[in-house]
Amino acid sequence: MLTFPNAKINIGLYVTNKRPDGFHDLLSCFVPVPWEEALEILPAEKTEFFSTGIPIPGNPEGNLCLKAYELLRDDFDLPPVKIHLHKAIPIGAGLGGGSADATFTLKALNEMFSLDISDEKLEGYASRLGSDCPFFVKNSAVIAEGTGNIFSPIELDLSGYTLVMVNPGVHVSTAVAYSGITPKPANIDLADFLQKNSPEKWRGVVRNDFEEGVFAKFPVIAEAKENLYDSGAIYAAMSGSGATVFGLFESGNFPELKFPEEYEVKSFEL
Ligand SMILES: C[C@@](CO)(OP(=O)(O)O)[C@H](O)COP(=O)(O)OP(=O)(O)OC[C@H]1O[C@@H](n2ccc(N)nc2=O)[C@H](O)[C@@H]1O
Ligand SMILES: Nc1ncnc2c1ncn2[C@@H]1O[C@H](COP(=O)(O)OP(=O)(O)O)[C@@H](O)[C@H]1O
Repeated sequence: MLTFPNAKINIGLYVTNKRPDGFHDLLSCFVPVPWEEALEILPAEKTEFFSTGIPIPGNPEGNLCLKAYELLRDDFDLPPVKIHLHKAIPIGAGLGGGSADATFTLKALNEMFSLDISDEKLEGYASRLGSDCPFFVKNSAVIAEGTGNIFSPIELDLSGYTLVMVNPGVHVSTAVAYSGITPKPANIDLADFLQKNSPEKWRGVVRNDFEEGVFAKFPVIAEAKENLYDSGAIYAAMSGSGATVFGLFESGNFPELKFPEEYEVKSFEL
């Protein structure tokens, strides 16, 4: 089976509480975006994983795709499989690429072997693989709370905008980014605000709590965000714990963007 795990962005990200287990509660709007990679799973004699495309740090045995397979194999009678991931979403980029791979593996195995696992149960398995993983089960825009595992659907109409995503290539560790934060209650009803106000009203209001600490450590990320605003973005922000920044532009009013050659820049009509 061939599937195409996609990235996500966070529109607004408020780290509201540090929990006794060391993890943090957050409030964020998670939105799927069509920056995709390819994941193929086939029945095989022996279970193996290999990847092509962007090199993945760590050894293949630790890959989230294999972890997802092993998690289901503990509970179901799964035959061996060969997993090929063609990695195209930058890693450690605030785009949830590894998390999407894990969850798309769960979903593919569920379908291939008719395991009949409900979305709610899949979200439970996914949450054991990573905080961002449950979102990719339904993979539609939501307001997320808890550790990123409690969802309410949100109607977000971004048609007519172009989304530009810029990855400056620096790697931000999620754990380090969280450790630099002092949690505080969100000063916004994010769902209400995003649904009542178009992106023209978001600048200066819809915040990502990670930006302050991450920008101080990696000024190139702050510069990339400023560059998007200077180029006419209606709203720009960092996604997740970085390093990717995104900008929303009016589709008919799209300037020529100037970023260093080594930056990865993608744009999508929404
Ligand atoms: C910040 C967010 C926002 O969407 O995204 P990314 O920047 O990673 O894309 C997520 O909360 C990241 O989720 P994810 O990348 O899956 O994190 P995990 O692998 O579960 O955890 C990595 C580390 O981050 C910290 N962590 C993660 C999630 C959370 N709610 N509280 C935390 O404190 C913990 O120190 C944990 O050990
Ligand atoms: N399939 C995978 N793709 C990307 N990273 C993976 C994968 N499996 C395990 N990892 C590990 O997860 C970490 C990054 O996960 P990822 O979700 O891409 O980060 P982020 O959400 O911050 O962009 C890396 O340190 C990498 O070693």
